[in-house]
Amino acid sequence: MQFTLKVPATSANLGPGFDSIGVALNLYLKVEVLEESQTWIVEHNMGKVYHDERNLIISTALAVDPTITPHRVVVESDIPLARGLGSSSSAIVAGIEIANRLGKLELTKQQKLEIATKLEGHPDNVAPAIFGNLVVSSYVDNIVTSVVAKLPDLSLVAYIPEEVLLTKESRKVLPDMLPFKTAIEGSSVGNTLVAALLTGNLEKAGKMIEADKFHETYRANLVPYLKEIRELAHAKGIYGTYLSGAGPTIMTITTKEKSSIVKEIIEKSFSKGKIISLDVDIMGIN
Ligand SMILES: Nc1ncnc2c1ncn2[C@@H]1O[C@H](COP(=O)(O)OP(=O)(O)OP(=O)(O)O)[C@@H](O)[C@H]1O
Ligand SMILES: N[C@@H](CCO)C(=O)O
Repeated sequence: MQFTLKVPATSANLGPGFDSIGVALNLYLKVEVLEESQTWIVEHNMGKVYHDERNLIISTALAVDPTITPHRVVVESDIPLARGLGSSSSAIVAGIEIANRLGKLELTKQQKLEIATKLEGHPDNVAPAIFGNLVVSSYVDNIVTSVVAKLPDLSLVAYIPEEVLLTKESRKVLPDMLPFKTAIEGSSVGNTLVAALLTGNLEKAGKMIEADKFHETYRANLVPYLKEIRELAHAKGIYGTYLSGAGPTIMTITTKEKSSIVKEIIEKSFSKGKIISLDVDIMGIN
């Protein structure tokens, strides 16, 4: 059996939605599963990533169904590795789909979400990679509950630094406990963000995106450009800049009209790294 898969990049957290909220983006991981072979062969030009069954896509597929036969697989990806744009989630979601098709498992989307969340540890990237659009999820006592929602017409401007930041490293700086009052404030900010996004109030959404209490403060030293880009945007009256996933990418959610201003101000101050305007992917894996 031969087939092709396309999985979108994702941006998690949107400020206060730590480990819960994510949005699918129009950068893609493309995987072609070709002829059967003696062993798994993964052809790609992504640098330091395995070419055999240790590749995250294949190890995920084998974890889901160890009986599937080896194939030659060609991978192409626009999603930069370890930059906070959901590269590992895209690989995990692709691996689950490979097992689903080769093993004829007939998994439902909810089952795929449950497997992906267990493997990734949180649903914020894997859920939009599966469903597309904005997805708000909870993962409590091993139960994943997700709601998919359409976003108003908007644009996302990403500043992608040259250096990598592994999620594992970026989570090490987070506290084990939060004071009750801070947790209540953090959750109220997250609730208000979701209501603002769902009612199309981008102005309030932008303010709530920047009011996170859960992770950005602790990660500030790892990503000094978050504060810098936020201040540059504020000087133009633009709110809505956050740390994408575990970083180091900095994302600004803004209107289509204002996205070129955001791009310009970042370009003027940062000569290294990439600055790109992105749209929301509405399909998820297909
Ligand atoms: N297409 C892929 N094929 C194989 N392995 C991959 C692929 N994409 C990512 N990985 C693995 O995942 C690692 C990056 O995962 P990590 O969770 O640190 O970052 P991320 O998923 O890009 O960022 P974030 O979770 O913050 O959005 C890479 O170093 C690589 O080992
Ligand atoms: N919510 C996760 C996303 C990256 O996997 C984090 O910020 O660590």
